[in-house]
Amino acid sequence: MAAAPSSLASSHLSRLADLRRAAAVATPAVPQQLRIGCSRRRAQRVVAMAGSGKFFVGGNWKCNGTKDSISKLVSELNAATLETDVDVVVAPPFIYIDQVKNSLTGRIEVSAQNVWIGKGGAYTGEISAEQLVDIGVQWVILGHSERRHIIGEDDEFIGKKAAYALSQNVKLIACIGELLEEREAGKTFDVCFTQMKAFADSISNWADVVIAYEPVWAIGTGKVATPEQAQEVHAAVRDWLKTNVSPEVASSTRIIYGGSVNAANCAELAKKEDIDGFLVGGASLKAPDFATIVNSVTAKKVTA
Ligand SMILES: O=C(CO)COP(=O)(O)O
Repeated sequence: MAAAPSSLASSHLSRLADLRRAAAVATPAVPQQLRIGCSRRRAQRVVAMAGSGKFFVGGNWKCNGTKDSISKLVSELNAATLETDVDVVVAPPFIYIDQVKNSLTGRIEVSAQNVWIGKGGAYTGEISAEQLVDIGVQWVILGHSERRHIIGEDDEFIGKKAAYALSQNVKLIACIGELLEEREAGKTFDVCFTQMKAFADSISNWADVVIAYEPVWAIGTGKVATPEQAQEVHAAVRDWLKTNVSPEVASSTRIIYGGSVNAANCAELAKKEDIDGFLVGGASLKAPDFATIVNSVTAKKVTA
């Protein structure tokens, strides 16, 4: 496993605070233009979206909530009107997953926010993929920037987790994304492609994988990527999949965007060709806002 940095939480937390402060004042530069798709690829995408590539919206509740607040959130989600042609998933903290599983409508699937790298055993504080399956959890989020940059998880460790989770039939929300300083240094694609390679080396069944592009400078900062910035990276990641995995996987894999998505900005993002949904943090804790984000699929349909 990856060695965690010694001064772990405090140095990483202050580094994250610095990054978020920097993000609040800096306007991230758009990376060098990549040749973006041809009409043939566009045609493949429309076919793919009409088939297996359903719009996908995940709510990452992170380390938030109490028994009471989660009970209220679940009741409101159960009562919300959600477009039918969207896959909807929520990721509560581990300790509330059973509560959520027992009270949430079957319309919404449940994800964990982490999992151990292999079979369970003497691993204090960890949760295994087998245990997730045991309580009916269908998904896991891996590679999230908070785990990469605060906890210190690296690509190798994340790749092991991904391979084992998939081997146990737990589906994967695979997160990638660059820091502000990496974007400003023109390294956005390099960083995302390196993270993609670590995932791809661990994945044999792409049908069980959703890619989440979450630029770190946009997470929890209120500074959302512009639709053009997000589209540019999504298209580049899809091109990477085409070259490095297969054209079929490139056209059928959902690539969702995360980072300060809210009820007001989701529709413009959803209109972009290569944005197949969202991974939502803060706004997923408010059921009406989360429902609006789920229902932004209608903006996509108008565009198509
Ligand atoms: O990290 C995120 C989802 O995984 C995004 O968080 P925010 O929506 O709060 O920026």
